[in-house]
Amino acid sequence: MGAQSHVHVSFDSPEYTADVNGLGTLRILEAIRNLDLTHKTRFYQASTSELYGKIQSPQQSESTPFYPRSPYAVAKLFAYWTVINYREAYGLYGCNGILFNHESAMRGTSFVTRKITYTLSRIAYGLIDKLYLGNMNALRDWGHARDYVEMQWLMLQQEQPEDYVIASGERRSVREFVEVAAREIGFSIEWRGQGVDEVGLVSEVDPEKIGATFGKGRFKLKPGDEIVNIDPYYFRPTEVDVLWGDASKAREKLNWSPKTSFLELVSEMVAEDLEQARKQVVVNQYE
Ligand SMILES: C[C@H]1O[C@H](OP(=O)(O)OP(=O)(O)OC[C@H]2O[C@@H](n3cnc4c(=O)[nH]c(N)nc43)[C@H](O)[C@@H]2O)[C@@H](O)[C@@H](O)C1=O
Repeated sequence: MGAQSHVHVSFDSPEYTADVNGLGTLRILEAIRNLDLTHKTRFYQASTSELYGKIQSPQQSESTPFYPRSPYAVAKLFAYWTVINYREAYGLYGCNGILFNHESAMRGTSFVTRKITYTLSRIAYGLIDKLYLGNMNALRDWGHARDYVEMQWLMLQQEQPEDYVIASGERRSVREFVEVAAREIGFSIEWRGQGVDEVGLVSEVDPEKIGATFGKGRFKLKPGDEIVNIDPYYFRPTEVDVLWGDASKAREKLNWSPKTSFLELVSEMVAEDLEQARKQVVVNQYE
């Protein structure tokens, strides 16, 4: 499952991304074949909802046509078809798990969900001033990585290898993710302006929640503080505006459904990042 997994980075390093994500998959499959391990191996390919890119159907399932929109997605398309080819040509047990965005507190901070929970937590403790984002209108189908790993394991336990979509079936905007994360910390956000001039301001603070989470004087925000700005640096040359998965096949064939709700996911990520920010404040006192 090793890859160059950042879509934006793939525009800056397309050749590296194609080498690792596309040819990397082929190299592993060739190693399996050359070592005569084809019939002893079960191979999982970390495929992706990015294959749907410029979506050809409002909700995407295993039968939705692909339209990749980044070097990352094009490389992943090569890997997807290579697995199918090895399955058909050599009888390899290989599966493509077409995973929609899956997140957790372990997500890198350059991906939007963790960037939001990490940065807002630090803003609340006064460690950082602002959260800079790109396209806040993008819609994603976000689930918890823990649930998706269970499904990866499940698809490798079946008699026949098949490809599966893994998704929550819910779609939310980046803007909504910011709002929910802020509420989890204890304040609400009001949006003003449009396009690159849009800003997010603290509108209300929930004293009960703040009191329970932060020590006296440690919560640094007040209504009117401007904490979210747009930075066009984060726009992509070609954006995937919306992804929304249909995991009916996984539900029907493997009896799988996600256990963690969107709110639980955000809440878990915020709790982890608030704790990290709190520790950072303590460390800073002794520096
Ligand atoms: C399934 C798929 O999931 C992931 O790919 P991704 O969807 O590109 O994930 P992301 O968190 O980088 O962006 C999500 C959306 O959020 C928008 N967005 C706005 N502002 C910022 C921003 O400031 N940073 C980032 N990173 N994105 C931003 C951005 O433009 C995009 O529309 C990878 O795991 C990938 O490996 C994979 O396979």
